[in-house]
Amino acid sequence: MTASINMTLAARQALSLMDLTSLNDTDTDASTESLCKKAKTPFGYPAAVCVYPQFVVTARRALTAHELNGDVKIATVTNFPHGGDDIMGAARETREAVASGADEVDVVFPYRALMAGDEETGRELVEMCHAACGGQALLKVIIEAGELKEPALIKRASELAIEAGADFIKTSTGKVAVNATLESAEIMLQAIQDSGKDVGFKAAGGVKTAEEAAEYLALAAKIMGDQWVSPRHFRFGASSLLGDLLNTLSGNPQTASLSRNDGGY
Ligand SMILES: O=C[C@H](O)COP(=O)(O)O
Repeated sequence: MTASINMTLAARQALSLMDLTSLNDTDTDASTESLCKKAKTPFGYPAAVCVYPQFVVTARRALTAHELNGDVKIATVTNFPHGGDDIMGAARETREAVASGADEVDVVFPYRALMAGDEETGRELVEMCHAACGGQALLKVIIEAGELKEPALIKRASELAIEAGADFIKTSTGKVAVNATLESAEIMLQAIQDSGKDVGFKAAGGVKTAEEAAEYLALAAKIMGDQWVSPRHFRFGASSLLGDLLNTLSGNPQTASLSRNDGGY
């Protein structure tokens, strides 16, 4: 009984911390409107929706139509998913995303450059994208931990992103073989703790169940404290988590474990 109550609490918290995401090549205005409609649930709403830059305006209109504008932020992605080393290209994309109304920009760190021993490209790219946000948007830096693989590289990418002005560090694009893991999350959360800076953490890619979400929440609370785990500091980037959270919250955890697609909501 206690476990099920805790899972309900975890599901409710995870919903409020979710960047409800759709980053598919097949996305359209209609699918973006449908995503924004799903953000209005009987149990509250996610922290943000996350869409490709060309759908930011559509998302703004749809969230307004559902009376969620302002409560649900709009996140988008740049330098995505490749994480190339074109500093000015990433900065330009970021500036355009903010100009189109994005509240938050998730930029991919040039992780291959770092793997090749180049720290400066990543540092400068993050600095330029931070400047491009102009104090109007939060910058989340995706370090692509599953490709970096080595704990030392995950730690170093986290440190560089934090030093260069990231508001959040984010595990993954969701587009590579290994995405969020508890192991990479622990390294990244510890880097935030060690930095002493007001930086958040986003677990993204492959988080599909309330049980998985609860494990990340427990880890973050263990390292950073319960109070820290709020939308300003913690997010889940997920395209397939909402259904399981809603099933858990509606008291059907047994169907929750069977639901791996949010299409019904
Ligand atoms: O940033 C969010 C990720 O792209 C979502 O990944 P996912 O589709 O595995 O949930």
